[in-house]
Parts: sequence; C-alpha cells; structure tokens
Amino acid sequence: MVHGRVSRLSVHDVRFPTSLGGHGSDAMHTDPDYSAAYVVLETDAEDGLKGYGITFTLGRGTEVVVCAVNALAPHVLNKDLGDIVGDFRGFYRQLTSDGQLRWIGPEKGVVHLATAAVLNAVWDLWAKQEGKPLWKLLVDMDPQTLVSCIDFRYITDVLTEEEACEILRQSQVGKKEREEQMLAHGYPAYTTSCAWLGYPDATLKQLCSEALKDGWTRFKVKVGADLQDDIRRCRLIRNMIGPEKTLMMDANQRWDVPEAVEWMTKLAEFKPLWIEEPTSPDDILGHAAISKALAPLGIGVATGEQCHNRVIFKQLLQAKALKFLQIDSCRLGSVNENLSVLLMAKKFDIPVCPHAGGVGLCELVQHLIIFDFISVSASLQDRMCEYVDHLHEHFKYPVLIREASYMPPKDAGYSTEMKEDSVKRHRYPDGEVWKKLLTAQRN
Ligand SMILES: C[C@H](O)[C@@H](O)[C@@H](O)[C@H](O)C(=O)O
Ligand SMILES: [Mg+2]
Repeated sequence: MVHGRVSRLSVHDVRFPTSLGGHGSDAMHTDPDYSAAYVVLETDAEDGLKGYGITFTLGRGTEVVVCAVNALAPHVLNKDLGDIVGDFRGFYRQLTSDGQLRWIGPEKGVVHLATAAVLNAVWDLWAKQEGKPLWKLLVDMDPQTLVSCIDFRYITDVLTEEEACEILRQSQVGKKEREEQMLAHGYPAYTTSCAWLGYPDATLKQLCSEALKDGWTRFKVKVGADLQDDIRRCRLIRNMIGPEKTLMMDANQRWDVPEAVEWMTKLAEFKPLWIEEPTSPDDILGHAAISKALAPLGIGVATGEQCHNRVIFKQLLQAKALKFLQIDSCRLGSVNENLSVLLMAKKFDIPVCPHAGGVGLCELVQHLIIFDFISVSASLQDRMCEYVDHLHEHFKYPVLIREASYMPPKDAGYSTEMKEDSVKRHRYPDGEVWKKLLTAQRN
C-alpha cells in the first residue's frame, strides 16, 4: 500500500557528451548531448524507497528544465503519497494549473517537461511500493482507477471518461493471454542506432550489418538536410537490408509542407513505411496535407516526439494528419497524460509506435507500450517501439532486448533509476567527465 510523506525532492543536471561521436544527430539537432533532468523523491517512510524520474533534454536545455522542476517542488513537498495517487487527476491538475507557472506553458515546453520528470518519479515510487514493474501496476489496475489518473479537460469532445472506461472494459477480454505473450516474446522493436545523420557511410554500413546479424528487421534513417546525401544513404541502407525489411525515415521537422511532399516523392523509391516529423510539430493541418499527398505513394506520416500535449494529439487524430502515433514518456505529462493519448489512439484506430532512445526513453516507454498491448490496443498490427542502443549501461534496470523485441521488465518501478556513480560522473558541470571536457576545451 502507498504510504509516506514526500520529505525531499532533488534534481540533477545529468549530461552525456554524445555529440562528440555524432550519436543522436539529425537534420535539426546536429550536436545533441543526450541529457536528463533527473529527479529523486524521498519520503519519511521506513522502507527507504525513493522515486526516480527523468525527462529527456539536450545539453544546455537541461539547466532550464532543472529550474522549472525546482519551481514545481512546493506542490510535491510534504504531500502524502497516498493522497497524491488517491486523487491523481487532481494532483496532475495542481501541477499543470499553477496560477503563475502555467503562464509559461500551459502544458507545454519547459514546465511540461518538468511536470513529466516529477510525475515520472511519483509513478516510479508508487510502482516500487507496490512491488511491481510499472506496466504490471497499470495492467492490474481496474478501469475506473486508471481513468481517475487522467485529466479529461480539453478532450471530452472526442473521449469522455465513460468512453475511456468502456474501451478498457472491452479490452479485458484476452488480457491474461496477451500478458503471457509479452512475457514469452516481448514487444517488437525497430532500431535507429545505425543511421544518425552525422555518421559517415562506413559507420552506417558497419552498424547496419551488425544489426542485421543481431536479427533486426526494421530500421530508421535520418534524412532532411541534403537530398543527394539522403538518396545515397537510403540507397545504401535499402540495398543492405533488402526489399522485404522495413525502412522508416525521420526529418526532425526540417521542411515546409510543399518541400516535404517534393522531397519524399524523390525518396519514395526506397519504400519508406513512414516519414517522421516532416514539418513543424505544431502544424496539424500541414501534417494532414502531407499525409494526404503521400498516401498514394504508400508513405505514412508519423509524429509525436515533440507534440506538446493531449490536445495536439487529439487534433492530429481528428484531422487525419498521422498514420502512426508516437507517444513520448517524457514530453507529455507522464503516464497520466500518455494514458489519455493511448485511449484516443485506440478510439481512432491509429497504431501507437512510441518514440524512444535519448537517455532513458527506452527504459520508460517500454512500460507504456506493453501496457497498451495488454490492456488497450490488444493488437500488434503495424506497431513497433523504437530502440536506440545508447547509454543503457547507466541505468540500474536497463532494457532487455531479445530477438529485436523489448522483454517486459521484471523489477519493481518505472526503470528510471540511474546508477549512482553514473550520475556523479556526468553531473554538469562538476562531474568528472565534464570537468575533464571543459578543461580540455579551455586549453
Ligand atoms: C535528437 C534526437 O536524437 C532525435 O534525433 C531523436 O529523438 C529522433 O527524432 C528519434 O526519432 O529517435
Ligand atoms: Mg524522431
């Protein structure tokens, strides 16, 4: 049973110098240092359990998010954990409706990333106290309790609380079998690790042949900066993987709407399943226009890693603007808001293919998508979860991939906890890794 009063919230600026190797680079983020605002919640309970929460950021952005987490801290400190999760909708609203902080949101940008970090820590602690991995905590919850975690404000025109409950009730059929299926075979994944934009062709080739040997069958390639480069890289990767395996492309918001259509028409010969983030993440009608134009070429539009909140997802669905919906465990308001998006996607019959990678995103989002399969979508049709092979060694409970699938985590919690030593070494700017790098830069 949940217990304890939150006695301390600390937040750390943890950064990894991934940009040095071009890892994570794309057409818009050419020098990403994968980073996290890392929240630790302590309580006065005797079990000594702590809740760990992260939100994914890039380098210098981290200190701004850390500031926002500190600004939200008074909403959490001295609160009883039982009261928080007993009225989770109310608590979500309290965090997102702070009369002064919401002015710099609302429910978007830095404050929302900070909300995610704090709430992810609360969910981790709750799952730990229940002795279950987060996906199992969700799977075992009755529909009424699950929907009581969701703030339905702004989405009742497409999904009411009653409808959400009904979807969950209907998906009770076959739940046990689906849980067994997940435990035996895991959730299908695709890899983005081979083809970051900053990788030279030789690296791309080497990583691609290793991934093929490891049994990967679905690959994502970064595009969008230079058409001739894209044609060369896509040809290279398509030739290596052959005509049957799946290829996805990701432009990370680089294009205007007509440009996206033109560019993708030129890349259509490489048979991409989807083009991800072809244009601004805020341009709902732009995505709809691109979707419509590319449908005859058999190319779907995927988006979501930078969708602010459930409202944008609602409109993307209403406008038929996407064919694949990409939730993100750290950009939306944690599990609470992601639940509402999973349920809306189910209602619109759009497959969810989560965004992962970064630092910790794979660790977190696997819980949500495994829950989605068992308790909401009940389908693997056109679905897969992103996987990126970076930085897992810094986590206490790293993801386990078997035969290109995520195996359900067994440890209690949300898999958010990082190794103490990793945090210490990568804290910015005083961790040993950064002290060395910063000194070298100065000299
Ligand atoms: C900066 C990051 O690596 C992004 O390029 C990455 O999240 C990407 O969009 C993805 O889909 O994995
Ligand atoms: Mg992407």
